[in-house]
Amino acid sequence: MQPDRAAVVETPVSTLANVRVEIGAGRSPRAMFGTVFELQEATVKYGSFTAVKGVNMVIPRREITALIGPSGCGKSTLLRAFNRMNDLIPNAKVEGKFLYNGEDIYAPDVDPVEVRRRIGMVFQKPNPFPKSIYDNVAFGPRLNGYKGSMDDLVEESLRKSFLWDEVKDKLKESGFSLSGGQQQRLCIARAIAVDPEVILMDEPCSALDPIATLRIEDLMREMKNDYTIVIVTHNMQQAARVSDSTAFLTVDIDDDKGERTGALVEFDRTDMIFSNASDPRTEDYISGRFG
Ligand SMILES: Nc1ncnc2c1ncn2[C@@H]1O[C@H](COP(=O)(O)OP(=O)(O)OP(=O)(O)O)[C@@H](O)[C@H]1O
Repeated sequence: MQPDRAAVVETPVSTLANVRVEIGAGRSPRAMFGTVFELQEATVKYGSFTAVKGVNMVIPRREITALIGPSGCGKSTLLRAFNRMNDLIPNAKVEGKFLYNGEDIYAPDVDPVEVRRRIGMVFQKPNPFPKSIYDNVAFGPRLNGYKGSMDDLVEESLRKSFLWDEVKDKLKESGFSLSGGQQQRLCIARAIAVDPEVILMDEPCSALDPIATLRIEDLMREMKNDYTIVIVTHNMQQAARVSDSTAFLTVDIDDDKGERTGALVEFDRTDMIFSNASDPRTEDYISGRFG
């Protein structure tokens, strides 16, 4: 079985040793959990094009943080930089700092594979492997040499992703035999199975119907007991419903240079963003006046 994540903070990513620090008792949960990520002047370029520039923000631990903003402002680009997915794009370059538990994930001694195990990702379109439901979940742990009971781990991961009751009698069937919403929950189970600390979600509900969307949102609320979630969403109601903090990004347009660069406008608790935004651009966007 997996360790009790409620008692775990600070997991340096430059070592596989999994140093775990017990949290002292008696403090309030939010104060205890602190910050999992800190971005300092985070900038991502594709070749000479700066997609998003100078982002400073923190990601609170075991909360849901939403990234919102108009098309092209760099939400997905920024999200992918949180677990070095942009490394896989040949001309992508990251500047500034992405500090994960205080450690720069772009430092030379950091293994990007380990970064992606600690910081998992769920994509817009459900993308199960062409394998059985069981093997979709077992794939990552097998790859990592998981030594415990695989049956227990698969069941636990499927339970945590609210899918177990629907699939427990057909674990050998293909992941593709499931509905879109079930496939997305299978992808979440697959992400959970390798024991990550953070789960990045890039518009995880945009391919789903409203009922399947609400199930994923319920799941996300439950998941934040164990995980930190960062979600990109175009759906303002979804950001307001599920997230604790919201970052609003926009596109700064320089007509003289012909450049369009994504930038963070405002980062705050979600209720403040939606009821009392401090920047008029945020209010215009969430009230539908632009974007
Ligand atoms: N692989 C890439 N190579 C070059 N430019 C890219 C690449 N991926 C994204 N871009 C550009 O970077 C900018 C930000 O794109 P990104 O997809 O991050 O924005 P977004 O806010 O997530 O948009 P959307 O809401 O439409 O998904 C856009 O101008 C986009 O064209």
